[in-house]
Amino acid sequence: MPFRIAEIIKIHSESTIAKQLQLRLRGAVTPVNLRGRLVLEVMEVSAEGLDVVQFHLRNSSQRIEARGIRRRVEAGPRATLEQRCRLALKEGYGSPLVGSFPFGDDLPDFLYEPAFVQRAPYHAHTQSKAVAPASIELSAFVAHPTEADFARMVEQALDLLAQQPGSALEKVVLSRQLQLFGASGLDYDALLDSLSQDLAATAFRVDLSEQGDHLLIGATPEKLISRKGLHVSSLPLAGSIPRGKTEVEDRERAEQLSRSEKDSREHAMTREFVLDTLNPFCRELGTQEGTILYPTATMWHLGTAIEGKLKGADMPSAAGLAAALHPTPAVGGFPREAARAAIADIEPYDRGFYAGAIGYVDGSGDGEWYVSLRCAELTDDRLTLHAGAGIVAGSEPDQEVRETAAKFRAMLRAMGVADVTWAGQEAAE
Ligand SMILES: C=C(O[C@@H]1C=C(C(=O)O)C=C[C@H]1O)C(=O)O
Repeated sequence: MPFRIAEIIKIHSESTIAKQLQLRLRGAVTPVNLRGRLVLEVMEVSAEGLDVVQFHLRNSSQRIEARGIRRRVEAGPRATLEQRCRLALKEGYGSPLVGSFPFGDDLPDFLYEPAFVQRAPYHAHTQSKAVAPASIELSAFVAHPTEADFARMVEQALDLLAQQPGSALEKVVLSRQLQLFGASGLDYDALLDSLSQDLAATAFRVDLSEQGDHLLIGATPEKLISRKGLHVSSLPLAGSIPRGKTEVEDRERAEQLSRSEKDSREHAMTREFVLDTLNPFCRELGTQEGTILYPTATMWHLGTAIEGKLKGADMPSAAGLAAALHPTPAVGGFPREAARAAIADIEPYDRGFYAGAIGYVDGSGDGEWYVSLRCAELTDDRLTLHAGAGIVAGSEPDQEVRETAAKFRAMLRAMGVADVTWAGQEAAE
């Protein structure tokens, strides 16, 4: 069997070998239709390499899966993302590039051309019912920083905002973590299935190393940018409140959010920033519906659907636009540099890939990038869950503790840990 997995560009198939596979082989006639026995051999060969590195995006409209690495994109900082992607696409084999970039602009990203890419419409009802990947006690999680310390961090941010009225700093997003040790053996496929149940979010799993000891998994409600031809769209979210437990309470919460002057100010900074950043690239740009209430399974958000038409095909690709937008005030703050400096001063850790982005870009510049939120990063055997909240003048420390506690619940519920008693829960209710 002469075919090595590195030579397979695309396979359109579910795992059953009864189905005919369509393979495009480098240097061979394409596509090649293979009969049962040969297919079996290819599947056996492929099983090894294709299990190693995974990339999944799933939402109400589609499902993208990539496996194996055909070629890495040279890692680098955000400023060169577009250029490195263009080069990799030019020298590549025709597949889109997939991967993730971290929050910090100078930290290396992880992007590659996969060996195998499959895209299909996503039908949630065909998914098996969510299975909790393991039974984990909430007491196994270590809060870093503690809730009391996070409240103090918010006060520190409020002091900074007060010292610099109206100019240097108007908003800063602060985050905190829950860490779980001994997490390398969790069933991350089951966790992804479980996360995929929230159709208001895009569930993702992105492996960040070839050794299988580093991955990012979550379900984000926030689309940073998508590009298809000349059409671009973005769904910035900012301004949040936890969902209520009863229908009445839920509706009250939504109304409270839509009336909140503080949240609408917080949201406006993000919306205007996204419009201003996209404007130079677009000949048409706007928001059709204005600001809306956007519900996920655990949170209400203020959101604005932004749509635009690029000036031409030579405008930046989806990856270039993502790099230009990142970090929006939804995850950084405003103005950008002052917010970045405040985060570096106040947060006691580096955010890693949390609040960066995951996505893909293809040779025509089309692609989609989502903000890496409501997620966890596995590093060796430590799983770190992250949640953040925007702080503006008028924010209240206790409320920000509650908001971040509620944002953890997207991951905790999917892990089968929700609805247990824990220190943050009283505050979260
Ligand atoms: C920072 C997070 O979420 C972001 C912050 C929001 C806010 O402050 O209201 C809302 C949505 C997200 O843009 C997070 O989930 O960790």
